[in-house]
Amino acid sequence: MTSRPNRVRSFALDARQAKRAEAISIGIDANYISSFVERFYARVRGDELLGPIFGERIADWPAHLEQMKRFWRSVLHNSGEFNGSPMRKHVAIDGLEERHFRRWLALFHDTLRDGEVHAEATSHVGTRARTIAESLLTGVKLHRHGLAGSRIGKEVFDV
Ligand code: HEM
Repeated sequence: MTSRPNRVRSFALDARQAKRAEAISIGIDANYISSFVERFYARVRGDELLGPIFGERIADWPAHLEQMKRFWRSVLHNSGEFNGSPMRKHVAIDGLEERHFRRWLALFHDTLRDGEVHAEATSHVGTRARTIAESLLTGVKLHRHGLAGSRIGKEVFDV
C-alpha cells in the first residue's frame, strides 16, 4: 500500500505535470519561454526608461537571462527551479514606480504579440505577468508608504 506522504507527493507531481502539459498544449514549451525572455530583455536594454535601471544593476546578462528563464518556467510549468527573491530585489530599486511597471508590461506584451504562436499563450503569459507586476508594485508602495499608499486590492494595470 502507498503511504500517505507518498500519495501526497505523487498528487503534487501529477498537478505539476498537468500544469506543464496544459501550457505545452498551447505552445508554451521551454523554447517558447527562452525565446520571449531573450527578445524581451533585448527590448528592455534598448528602452530609454528601463534600460538604464537594468544597466546599472546587471553585470552578468547571460546569468540574469538564465535566472529569468528559470523564473518563467517555474511560473508557467510549476518547475520549482527558481529560488530568488523578486519582492526584496524590486523594493530595493530606488525610484521604481507605476510608470516603470506600465512600460515593462507594454514591452512584455509587444514581445509576446510579435512572437505569437498561439493567441491563448499570449493571453495566458500576459495575464501572469500583469498579476505579478501588480503584486510587485503593491509591495514597492507598501514598503515606501505603508498601507495607506498601497492601493491593495485595486486593479492597477489595464494593458
Ligand atoms: C518596473 C519594472 C522593472 C524593473 C526596472 C525591474 C528591474 C529588475 C532588476 C534590476 C533586477 C535584478 C535585481 C538584482 O539582481 O539585484 C530584476 C530582477 C528580477 N525581476 Fe524585475 N524589474 C521590473 C519588473 C519586473 C516584473 C513585472 C517582473 C515579473 C513579472 C520581474 C521579475 C523579476 C525577477 C523574477 C527577477 C529576479 C529576482 C531574483 O533573482 O531574486 N521584474 N528586475
